[in-house]
Amino acid sequence: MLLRFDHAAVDPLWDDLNLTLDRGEFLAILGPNGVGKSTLLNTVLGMRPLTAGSLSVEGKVGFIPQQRMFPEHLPIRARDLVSLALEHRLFRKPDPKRVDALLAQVGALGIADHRVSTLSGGQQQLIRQAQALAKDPDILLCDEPLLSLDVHMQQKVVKLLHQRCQEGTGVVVVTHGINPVLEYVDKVLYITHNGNVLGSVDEVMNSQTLSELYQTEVTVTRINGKVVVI
Ligand SMILES: Nc1ncnc2c1ncn2[C@@H]1O[C@H](COP(=O)(O)OP(=O)(O)OP(=O)(O)O)[C@@H](O)[C@H]1O
Repeated sequence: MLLRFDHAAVDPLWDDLNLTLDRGEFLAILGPNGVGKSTLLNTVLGMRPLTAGSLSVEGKVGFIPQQRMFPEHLPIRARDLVSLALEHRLFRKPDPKRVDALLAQVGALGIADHRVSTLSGGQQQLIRQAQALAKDPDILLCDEPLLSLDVHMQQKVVKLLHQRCQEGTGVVVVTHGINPVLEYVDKVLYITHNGNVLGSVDEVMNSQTLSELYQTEVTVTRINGKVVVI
């Protein structure tokens, strides 16, 4: 077991959260703005304490933060940032081939020598992904990893996350849209100001469950296999 929340709470955001994550599992976390999804990731990172209950974390944690631009005048190339994320030994820099492999994995080899501050928001997001993968994490936390990415790049990133799952990593994705990850999600945690529900996509993303969570009538339907919430 990589992660375990037992009756966990961060007052006043959410409480009575019960959740486990095993190796190779893909968890999507959904919910309205400001409900505390990023805060939940921060508890795993040890940056935010629980106010009740318990949390155990096993293994190395990688983190892809919600998009934030790198400082405007940062005089560092993309490949240097990824290299810095790899393990350094005295007088021995990380193998450049390893850096290239990480950049290639996220589709960013072509921008390896660009200064990060000159990259677009989406390109900077790819560099953050390569940094997160550098530590070969057991748990990969992703906060809106598809933001600012075009459809092609979104698909590439989702496939990469799925591949990590198949290799045994537990993947946690905070997202406002379930559809890009629908195919690969094992379970969904839906948090609202009225409580939270954990289950399979079908158990959570249905009219009855979301209506109860939002305490108002919500219709969930499928169009061409995609989940549409009205
Ligand atoms: N460092 C902080 N100090 C105080 N309050 C914070 C801090 N970070 C977040 N908050 C507040 O905690 C609440 C939850 O924020 P959080 O970012 O976890 O929500 P979220 O569900 O991820 O939202 P979104 O979907 O908009 O990204 C918000 O009301 C936010 O203003």
